[in-house]
Parts: sequence; C-alpha cells; structure tokens
Amino acid sequence: MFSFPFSNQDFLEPRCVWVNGPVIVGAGPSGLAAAAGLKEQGVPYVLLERADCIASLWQKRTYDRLKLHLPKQFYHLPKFPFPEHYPEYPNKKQFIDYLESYANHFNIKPQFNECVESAKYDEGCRLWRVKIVSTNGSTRSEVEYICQWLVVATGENVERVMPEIEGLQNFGGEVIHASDYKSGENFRWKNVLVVGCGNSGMEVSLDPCNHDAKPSMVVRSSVHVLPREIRGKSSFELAMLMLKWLPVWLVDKILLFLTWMILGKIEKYSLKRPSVGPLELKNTQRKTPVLDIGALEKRFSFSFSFSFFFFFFFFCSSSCWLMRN
Ligand SMILES: NC(=O)C1=CN([C@@H]2O[C@H](COP(=O)(O)OP(=O)(O)OC[C@H]3O[C@@H](n4cnc5c(N)ncnc54)[C@H](OP(=O)(O)O)[C@@H]3O)[C@@H](O)[C@H]2O)C=CC1
Ligand SMILES: O=C(O)C(=O)Cc1c[nH]c2ccccc12
Repeated sequence: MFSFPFSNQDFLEPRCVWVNGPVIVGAGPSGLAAAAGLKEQGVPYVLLERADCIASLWQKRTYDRLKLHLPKQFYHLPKFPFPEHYPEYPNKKQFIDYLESYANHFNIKPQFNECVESAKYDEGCRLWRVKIVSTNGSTRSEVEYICQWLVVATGENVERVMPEIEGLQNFGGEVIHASDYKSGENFRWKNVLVVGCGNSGMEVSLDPCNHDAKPSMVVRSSVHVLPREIRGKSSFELAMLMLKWLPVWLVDKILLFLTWMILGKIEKYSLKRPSVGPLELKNTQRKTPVLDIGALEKRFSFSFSFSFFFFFFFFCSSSCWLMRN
C-alpha cells in the first residue's frame, strides 16, 4: 500500500491510497475470516472497521446472557477451531475471546475508526474507489482507497430497525432497541413489551422472566419455532445431516413432525406456523427459524394493551400478535 505522490492531504480532495490487494469492509467474523484466508495466501489487503474494536456487534450490541444457539462447530472460522474446553454452545464472552485469538493468531490488524462512506466501481479504470472517513479523537480526515477487489463483510444485522409507532412519543416509559438491552436486572417487577418474535425477541423475553419481570410479546406474523435440540442433537445439525440425503421439503416435514412431538401444537401458545417449511422459508425469504431455549415453557399469554413500562424492539418484516406471561 502506498499513497499516490500527486495526492496531498492539504488539498481539498481526499488523500488517495492504492491498495495492492482487496479492501475488506468490516472486522466481524466474516471480515476476519477473509483477512485470515488472504494472509495465508500471502495476499496483501486492508481491513477497514468503523468501530474501535473487532466484532463490534458482539462486543457492544448484545445482551449479557447471549449464547450461540447453534453448536460451536457451525460457528468456528476457517483453520482455527474453538478451544476444546469450550462448551457446545459458547457464551458471548467465549465467542469474543475466540475472535480475538483468531485475529492474533493470523496477525490481523484492522484499521479501526475508518468508516466507509461510499464505494464505487470505476468502469473506466476497472478499479474500486472506496471513500472513508477516519476519526482519531476529534480529528476527522477523508481518504480514498483505490483497489481491484472489494470484500463487503458488514454483517446481515448491523443496522438497527426501529418501527415507527403512532403515539409512541407520548408513551411515558422507556423504549429501547434490542441492541441496547443488556439484562433483565433493571426490569424486576416491570411490565415489558417485546416487539418482534425473532431469536432476539424470544431470548430477550425469556431474560426478564428470569428476573421476575412480566414480558409480553407482539408477534405480527407466522413464525417457525423449533426446539434448539431434538433428543440431545441440535435441530440445525439434524437438519444439515438429513439434507445430505433428503430433499428440503421432506426434511422440513420431518423437522416439523419432531417439533410437534416435543413442543406440541404451536397454536397452544397462540402462535401460527407459516405454510412454507422452516428450511424452505430460510432459503427463499432469509427468515430464520426461532430456536426455543425455554421461552415457550414460560407460557406467555396474549394481550394488546400498550400500557407497558418498557419497550424492546426487534427488526424486520410482516403481521402482528402480542404475548405476555
Ligand atoms: N443466540 C443466538 O445465536 C441468537 C441469534 N440471533 C440471530 O440473529 C439474527 C437476527 O435475529 P433478530 O434480531 O431476532 O431479527 P429477525 O429479523 O430474525 O426477527 C425480527 C422479528 O421482528 C418482527 N418485527 C419487525 N418489525 C416489527 C413490527 N413493527 N411489529 C411487530 N413485529 C415486528 C419480525 O416480524 P416478521 O417476521 O413479520 O418480519 C421478526 O419476527 C437471526 O439470524 C437470529 O437467528 C438472534 C438472537 C440470538
Ligand atoms: O441461526 C441462524 O441464523 C439460522 O439460520 C439457524 C437455522 C437455519 N436453518 C435452520 C434449521 C433448523 C434449525 C436452525 C436453523
């Protein structure tokens, strides 16, 4: 990497820096894995990260009791397994420690506090022009990286989504997003409304339950809830095994049958299953099945009252129901 001699920070134009290899955007698990792969092949690269640490989603925007909900063998990065003594479902701290050791092992040094503002492919010179704003304390500077390849590893869930809800500004309680939720400790004896029944919604509802709070949940559309494990085997692992021999539709049928054996009819929790099976739904609409880690057992009931003290929000698509215990 070198600066073009004709560029100069004193001019108004941002400084141009040629990168002799790919620019990777994002030092989360995927960005780190890409960097490690390139490092192993001796390919130079630049890894840009807008936060001041690796895996910032994991470090800064997750709740305390978070554990991976798939077994560790499905989360490890290439060529560096989890330590043997790690449990099957590592917790947040263990996962972050693992990522730190991964970066150290491959000697990956991301450029922190560098936020990509735009990335444009210049058809003329067949190069990417990646504009970044770099912050260092109160100093802010602009740089343009020029490279042949761009790896976008910014994550699927990086941007928080807050739905606009009429009248919310008049609500007297606290409203927070799931990414700011840490623990149910502060919610003891409170009524809590959780909006959204994804894995975040389900897990964050369970947490206040464990702190004597009273969570309720808004579920706007149908949802596939599967047990995290079926007879001691992760349902994800089971699904992946079956997919080696069976078509998706049949694996879906088997998964739903086994789920029914374990959880019973989901309608008894006032939830509704989509007409399309869980794997097909994931494949076609990117909608992740919810893995039950004990929330259903708490037997939420339903209400549409909005006089709750706390709100949590979870993010994405369709219709609405509500739960409380
Ligand atoms: N332990 C773990 O490993 C965990 C993993 N994850 C993973 O992280 C990813 C993100 O999960 P998550 O944060 O749950 O996000 P998701 O996008 O999976 O779920 C968001 C949910 O919020 C609902 N929703 C959005 N807007 C509204 C609204 N205005 N009113 C009512 N409901 C609404 C959506 O409903 P609809 O379906 O209608 O769009 C959806 O059910 C997933 O891949 C998940 O598996 C998450 C938590 C824990
Ligand atoms: O955790 C995620 O993001 C997943 O996508 C999990 C998942 C995808 N397909 C499945 C089938 C059965 C159990 C879990 C999953």
